[in-house]
Amino acid sequence: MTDTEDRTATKGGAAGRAAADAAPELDPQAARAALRRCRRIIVKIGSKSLSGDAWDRLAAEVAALRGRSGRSLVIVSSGAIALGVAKLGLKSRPKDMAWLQAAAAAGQSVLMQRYEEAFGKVGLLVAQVLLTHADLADRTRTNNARNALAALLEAGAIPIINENDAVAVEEIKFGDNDQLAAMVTPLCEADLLILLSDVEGLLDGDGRRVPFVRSVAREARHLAGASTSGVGTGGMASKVEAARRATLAGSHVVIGAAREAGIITRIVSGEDVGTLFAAVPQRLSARKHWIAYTLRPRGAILVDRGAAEAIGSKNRSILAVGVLGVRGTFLPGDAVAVVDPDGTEIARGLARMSASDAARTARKKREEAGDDDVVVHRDDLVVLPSE
Ligand SMILES: Nc1ncnc2c1ncn2[C@@H]1O[C@H](COP(=O)(O)OP(=O)(O)O)[C@@H](O)[C@H]1O
Ligand SMILES: N[C@@H](CCC(=O)OP(=O)(O)O)C(=O)O
Repeated sequence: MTDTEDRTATKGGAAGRAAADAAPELDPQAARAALRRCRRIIVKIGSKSLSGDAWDRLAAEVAALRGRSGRSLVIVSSGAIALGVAKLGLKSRPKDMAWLQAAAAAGQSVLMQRYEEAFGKVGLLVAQVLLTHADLADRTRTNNARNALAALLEAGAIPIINENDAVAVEEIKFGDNDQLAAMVTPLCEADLLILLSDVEGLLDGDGRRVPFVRSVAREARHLAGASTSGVGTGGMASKVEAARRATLAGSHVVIGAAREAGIITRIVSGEDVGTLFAAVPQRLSARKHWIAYTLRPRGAILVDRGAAEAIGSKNRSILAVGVLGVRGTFLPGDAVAVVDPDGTEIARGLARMSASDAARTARKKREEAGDDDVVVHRDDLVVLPSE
């Protein structure tokens, strides 16, 4: 990612601007109306929803929406493992990693075949993009993926993204495709992410749809619980977290039911369906979003109250004098968590020095005053929202 991209991104895309104009993050009607103006749409569809005529219905909707007023669509599709389990004649989803990977490899080609057939019938080209978390944690590979996706959209093709499960073991996995979709959102500069599942949205304790979420912490997280279903891997908790992260990238997010007729069209028309999370008006640049929500911290920097305040409210760098200690073994350029004296993670950033250098310099600074050393520069630092 270049500095230019960083600066451009902070100005906000269609969703960011719409959000700032009408404050849809506070007003459900304005937020629904803003969906009509969305132009780059990511549709994530879960394993549970991919059976029967699901591909044909998806193809019909994408064909109807695409190209109209400059709209483009990207699909993040699960389903490889479920299809592979059936193809290999396994009784249930395997637990063993190599067998899961085998199922994904066997199923991914069937998955793409389904997309080829269904989208081909309505005259659309599809293209397979397989990613691992290690790809998106690498700046060069991230840029390559961004350029390839942009070229595919320019060529009029529909990218179908999935995790490259055959090579992804635990430490380089996204976790699930909801998180993959949230990470791809800033990469595609999407202004709307639609998470399609087997439920009509986030449901409350009485099983009623929650139409609009203002605050994930107050209104959504407790409802989603720590659910993980048998077929998919994410559950509602993962969708809610993915929604939170994508809204911070300036995208609106709707969780909706894949089985509902014309669901994508209805969402994009501003109808009151599914659960809407409105884009935050002050969105993070793609680079800062990448630092905070794609990279995984290699360690932590424990800061004193003065430093916590300086980075929180004054947009300052973290200087060695405010560092109380470090955890982990990070190197310069690695992602680190920034933790305040209460043990709360308040920020994430890229370290300017290794863990051992940071610990040594901080010790020295506490003993003798002098010019200060930057441990995390403010350009590489993202203060996390309090919720
Ligand atoms: N509060 C909630 N509202 C709606 N669904 C919930 C809630 N809590 C847990 N869930 C579960 O989340 C599931 C959807 O997530 P998941 O299994 O990952 O689906 P997918 O394969 O579509 O990604 C639903 O089938 C439901 O059982
Ligand atoms: N990459 C996996 C998807 C795993 C996953 O996140 O599934 P889901 O929760 O159904 O979206 C597959 O293709 O089976």
